[in-house]
Amino acid sequence: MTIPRALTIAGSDSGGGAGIQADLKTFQELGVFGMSALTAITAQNTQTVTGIYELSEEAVGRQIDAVVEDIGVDAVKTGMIASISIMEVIADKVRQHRLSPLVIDPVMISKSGAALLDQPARQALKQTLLPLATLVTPNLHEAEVIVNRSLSTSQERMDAAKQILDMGASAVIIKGGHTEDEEAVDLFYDGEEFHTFSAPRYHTPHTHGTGCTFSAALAASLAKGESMYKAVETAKQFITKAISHSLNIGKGHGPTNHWAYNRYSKD
Ligand SMILES: Nc1ncnc2c1ncn2[C@@H]1O[C@H](COP(=O)(O)OP(=O)(O)O)[C@@H](O)[C@H]1O
Ligand SMILES: Cc1ncc(COP(=O)(O)O)c(N)n1
Repeated sequence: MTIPRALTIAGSDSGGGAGIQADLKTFQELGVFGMSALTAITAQNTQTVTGIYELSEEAVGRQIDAVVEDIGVDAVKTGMIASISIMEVIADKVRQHRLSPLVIDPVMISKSGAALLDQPARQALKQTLLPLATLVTPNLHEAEVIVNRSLSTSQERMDAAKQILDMGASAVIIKGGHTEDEEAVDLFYDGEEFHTFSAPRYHTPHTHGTGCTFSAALAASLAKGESMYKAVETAKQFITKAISHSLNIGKGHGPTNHWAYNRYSKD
C-alpha cells in the first residue's frame, strides 16, 4: 500500500486552530501522512496575535530539502509566508524539487487582524508564487488584493478568476466565506469551466482557521490522487462539517472542528 504524503509550508499558530497545526490535523483526519516546513512562529490565540517570529531563509529551505530528499511528497500547500525573502526560497525549492501539485493559500491577514504577509510580499506573490500554483485559494479580500480592485458581483469574481489564471496559476478557487450571502459559495475556475461549490452558511463566530483547513484538505485529497474537481468537493465537505461543529474554545474566534468530518458523518 502506498502512503499518501503531504507537506505544509506555513506558520505555526500556538493556539492550534490555524496554520501548521490546522494543516496537520486535517491531513491526519483525511488519512494522509503530514509533514511541515515552518516559515514563522506566531504567538497567537483565538483573540489576537501577540508575536510573529520569522524563521531564516536557510531554516525554511532546509526543512523542505529534508523531507523531500528522504520521505517524498505527493502534494504541497503553502499558508502564511511572512515575507518576500521566504517566498523566494519557497519558489526556488518548488522549482528545484519540482514540487507538485502545489496548493497556494495566499494568507495575508489573520481573522484577528494581524498582518501575516508583509505589504511588498502581497504584490510579489503575483510574480513569484502564483505562476507555480496548481490551485490558488484566495478569500474575497485576497482576490481583491491580487487583482487590485473590488469584487462585489459574481461577474467581477469570474473576471478576476480569469485574470489570476493569466498570472500563471493553473486553477483558482475564490472562496465565499466573507460575503453576506445565505450560502457560502466558492467559485472555481481551471481555464475551461467555472464551477460553484455551495454549502449553507453557519452563523458562528468560531471560524478561526477556515482557510488553512480548506486548503489543507485540498492538498490531502490531491495527495491521495483525487482529481482537482473531486478534491474541491471533498475539501468543501470537510470544511463545512468543521464549521458546523466548530469549537467554543477561548474567548474570541474559536477554531473549526477537525474531527467533525469523520465523527459526525451522518448529520
Ligand atoms: N460561516 C461559514 N459557513 C459555511 N462555510 C463557510 C463559512 N465561512 C467560511 N466558509 C467556507 O470555508 C472555506 C474557507 O473560506 P474563507 O473563510 O473565506 O477563507 P479564509 O479563512 O481564507 O478567510 C470556504 O469554503 C468558505 O466558503
Ligand atoms: C499561522 C497562521 N496561519 C494562518 C492564519 C489564518 O487563519 P485565520 O484567517 O482563520 O486567522 C493564522 N491566523 N495563523
